[in-house]
Amino acid sequence: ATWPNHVIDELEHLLVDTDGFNDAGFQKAITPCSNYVSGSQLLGRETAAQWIRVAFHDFATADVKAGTGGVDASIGFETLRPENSGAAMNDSLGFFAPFVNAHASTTSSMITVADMIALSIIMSVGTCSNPTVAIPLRGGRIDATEGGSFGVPEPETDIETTLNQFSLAGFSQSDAIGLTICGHTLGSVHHAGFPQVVPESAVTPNNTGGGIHFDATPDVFDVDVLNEYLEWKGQRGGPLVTTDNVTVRSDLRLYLSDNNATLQGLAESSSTFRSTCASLLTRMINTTPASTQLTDVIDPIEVKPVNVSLTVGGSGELHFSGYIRLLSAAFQYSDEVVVSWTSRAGSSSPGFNTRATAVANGNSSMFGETFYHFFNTSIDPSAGISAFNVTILRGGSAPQIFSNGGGGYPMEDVAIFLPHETTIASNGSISMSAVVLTAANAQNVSATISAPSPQLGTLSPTIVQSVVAFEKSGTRGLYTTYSATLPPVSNLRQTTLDLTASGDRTVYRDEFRRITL
Ligand code: HEM
Repeated sequence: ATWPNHVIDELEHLLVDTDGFNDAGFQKAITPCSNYVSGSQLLGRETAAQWIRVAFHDFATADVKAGTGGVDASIGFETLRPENSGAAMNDSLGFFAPFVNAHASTTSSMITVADMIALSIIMSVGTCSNPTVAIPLRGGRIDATEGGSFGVPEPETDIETTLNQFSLAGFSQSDAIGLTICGHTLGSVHHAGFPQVVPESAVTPNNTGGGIHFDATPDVFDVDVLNEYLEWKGQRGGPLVTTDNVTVRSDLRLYLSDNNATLQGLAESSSTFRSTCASLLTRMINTTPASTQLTDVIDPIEVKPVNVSLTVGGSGELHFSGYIRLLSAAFQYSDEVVVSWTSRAGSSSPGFNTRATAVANGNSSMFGETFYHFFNTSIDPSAGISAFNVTILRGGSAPQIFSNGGGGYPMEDVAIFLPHETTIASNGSISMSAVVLTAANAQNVSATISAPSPQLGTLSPTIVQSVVAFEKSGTRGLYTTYSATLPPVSNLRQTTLDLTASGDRTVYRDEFRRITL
């Protein structure tokens, strides 16, 4: 994908930037894997395991022939159903909610909760396997606006009904067995939520939710659950195998439904277990309603512009600044980075370049280190900028030039939103500023605001869009300034704006800008 691709850039940020500078903050919830982010550590709950269970429950009611259900965040509307009992659903959706935003002027192109459900499983499985189980991330899932079908298998469900439900979702008997044991390598069954499976005696002062693990390593995504079951040692597969209440031995019924043949095959080696789990879980998160168009696989971006933007100062001076993020898989901290650009009219000059200096390190739990190179330079406003390239220099090697697939990384220098000038009044109302090149003769300057907003029946926000007109407020050198005010929003950090200025012949757009820094 060429830059900017807002869905991909945002999802990649959540996936890759997990510690240190520019940490997206998503993965911290499962660091370490035993962490519980939604309450007391004494409850015996584990966020990484909850995320996997949520994805399963969202997926489980898919009907692939009918093209309905699958990973579409309908689970948010279904949390009161007995089949979705337990804390995992609302804990997870409550954690995901502040990350939701829109990237463009259509709600189908937003970073959806359904994409986050997929992302969360990739992070859990990757991080808790240290990272030996890699599931590819694709975006583009669309959030449902209401609950879907019933039918998530429960501990009481008979084996025919369970296998039939998996089959509707496109999973054969051995797929169903494999997927379940892959899921049940993390976490626990809790007395709170499943008293019919786990007796009250499991509740202790350090385990107040009364969780009993599926295996001896509930915070490691590994083959232990399978070995303990087949060798009948340790947790012997966990409470859904061993509970005294025969009716709710759903894992045992499932595993025995082909006389353990699937599990014996999976136990061949830990790498067979890992690769089978990766493939089954990939199929699970990519099971979506027929109308969904998933993006290509989102790989970590080796050279990525981060917060690259233009601003116009009080006297009309044009500043160009931002970071170039490099990944340690391909680069070193000591590599030098040069940003060079072409003017508004498309001409280049040896003078149109600046050094980006390494200023900070981040870390990715799965993809190594990230190196941030910062640049901040002035550009002659009459010449302007239309695109930039990035050159990486290392002593003894030929320079590597990154030009965004050939056309350069585009910059909009005619219509520019100025988020650092946004102010919030005490009543929450928002004042915003933008500039438009006076020579563009803009007739109409307006912005589409995309604000994550609460919706009835689920903890997941939806994107509500509104259009606000910008009014002329003065001049700064070659630019005309514009301002607009907006009523309070519920999530300032994730409210974004697409600025449009209609000139004589062209419409200029500054898209997917957060309204405040
Ligand atoms: C017949 C199918 C299944 C049944 C009846 C079933 C049932 C259950 C039950 C009753 C719990 C306990 C939840 C709690 O106490 O909070 C649980 C936990 C869990 N399940 Fe399943 N499950 C099934 C299949 C799956 C599948 C296919 C996956 C994922 C691929 C999965 C992932 C998990 C995880 C990760 C946990 C631990 C959650 C935690 O620790 O909070 N399950 N399951």
